Amino acid sequence: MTNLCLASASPRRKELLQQLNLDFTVCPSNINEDKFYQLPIEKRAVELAKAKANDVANKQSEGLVIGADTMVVFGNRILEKPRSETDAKEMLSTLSGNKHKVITGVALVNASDKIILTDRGITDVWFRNVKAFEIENYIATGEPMDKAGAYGIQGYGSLFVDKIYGCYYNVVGLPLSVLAKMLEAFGVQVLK
Ligand SMILES: Cc1cn([C@H]2C[C@H](O)[C@@H](COP(=O)(O)OP(=O)(O)OP(=O)(O)O)O2)c(=O)[nH]c1=O
Repeated sequence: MTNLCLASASPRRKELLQQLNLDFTVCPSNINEDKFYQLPIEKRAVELAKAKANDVANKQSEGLVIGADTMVVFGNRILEKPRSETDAKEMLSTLSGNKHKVITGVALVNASDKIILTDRGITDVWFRNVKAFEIENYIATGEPMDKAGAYGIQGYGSLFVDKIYGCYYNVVGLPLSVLAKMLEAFGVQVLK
């Protein structure tokens, strides 16, 4: 049985991985994300996922380590986790009435030989027009503050989403079908 480790502090990622009934431990990474800001948008999520997984894999002698990074992309702008409520308000106003992309980079590292696989999920998300008072009330719930783009599709944020094109789980933080394919490549079958 391969030891699996989720290199993430995200409670959403933990819940999503639990859905697959795999035994795993959680070991959050500790990386400095600053240098990744120079990377082009399309590379950043995968490179961050790789860095998170490698950081944890380098402290282990065996097992498979999963890293992931979720970004909300509007045009050529990346909406990170909001730094303040004002920031969250600005992000939600930007997303209102518009389409954006959610990109989740995933990396899987075999700690014993440091072989690494990467992939990513991309989902288009359409927000309806959200009124200013709804944004205020949403921010008051506290839900936006630890989430990329200042919303959680799995929570009250669902009220703003008209439709999506692509994987739902990718938006929440871990594209499960993409991950399962990567696990298989390392010999871990989810459905046995
Ligand atoms: C868009 C969106 C993001 N999110 C969350 C998923 C991620 O936890 C977070 C994006 O931040 P990340 O930097 O990807 O992850 P994290 O800092 O929470 O955890 P770690 O780096 O330790 O793995 O936004 C939702 O929960 N729902 C959503 O609809």
